[in-house]
Amino acid sequence: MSNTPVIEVERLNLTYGDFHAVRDLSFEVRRGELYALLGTNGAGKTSTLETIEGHRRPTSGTVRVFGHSPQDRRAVRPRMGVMLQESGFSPDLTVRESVGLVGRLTRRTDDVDRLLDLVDLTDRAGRKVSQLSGGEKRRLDFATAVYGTPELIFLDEPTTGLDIQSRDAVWATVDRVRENGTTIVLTTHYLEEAQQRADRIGLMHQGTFHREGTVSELTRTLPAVIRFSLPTPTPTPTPPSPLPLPLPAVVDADGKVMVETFALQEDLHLLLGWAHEHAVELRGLEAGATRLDDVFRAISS
Ligand SMILES: Nc1ncnc2c1ncn2[C@@H]1O[C@H](COP(=O)(O)OP(=O)(O)OP(=O)(O)O)[C@@H](O)[C@H]1O
Repeated sequence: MSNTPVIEVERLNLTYGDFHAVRDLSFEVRRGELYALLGTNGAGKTSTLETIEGHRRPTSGTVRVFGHSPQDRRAVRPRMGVMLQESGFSPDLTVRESVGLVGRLTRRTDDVDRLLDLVDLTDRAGRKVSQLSGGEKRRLDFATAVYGTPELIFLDEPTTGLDIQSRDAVWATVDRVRENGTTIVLTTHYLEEAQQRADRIGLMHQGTFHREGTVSELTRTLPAVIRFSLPTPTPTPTPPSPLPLPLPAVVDADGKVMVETFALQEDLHLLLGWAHEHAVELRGLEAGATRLDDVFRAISS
């Protein structure tokens, strides 16, 4: 049934010896969603993904993929594509041979030339994997995940180590793949990528969700921020005392003044009026809604 979640995780626990890496984690991923699993280092993202992918058994709790246990490889594997953090390609195979091998391993069918074109590796088809650049290898990894247009694709840090052009190229391909209704589960440390593209985000910290929701749900609970620098007064025999700001503010480690507010427009108006009246330049003025980076900082502080 199309309303059945593609992934259902219920009270998942994972332990490594005495160490409790994932605690009572529950979430669902719906059909066609791009779900980003983000978190601090060691939060338990990879352990969770490995369990959903069927590489690890839960210590307790249940995981269902397309309504099946991920251990049921025949039912689940042909329907999912996985891009791991590190590829397992043989360095001596050519790019074309490597892509072809994926078809045999996943039992999906596709046109190798179509895929090479999709990931912009057509002119590298005859090269050995060992001769590819880092970005080209990552695109080859990506080709293996999208081979046969599976219904569910896991992208584990797909753009790590890529330059901006290659990152854009990967995301353009993800967008194209999503047009078919493919469900994507993403992990990344580039928060802005998740912020721009994820339908929903699970924010993990120490084995469990710190928060889960859409980007706006996650950022809504935190104040917006106004940042600027004040010009340093030129030294004079009796330095003028600094003008009091019209709003409560703190100075961050870089010397920038930071105002946190739940009334961004009004407070910005007040601040600009004050600056105009006192002829003060607000250098590098920035104002905006809280970013995911700020949500992350709030978790770890
Ligand atoms: N095989 C293992 N044996 C023991 N501890 C492990 C094992 N694998 C992971 N851990 C520990 O479990 C915790 C979660 O690890 P995991 O790799 O799932 O986190 P992560 O969120 O993917 O981290 P990162 O963002 O740093 O890649 C970490 O503290 C890690 O040291």
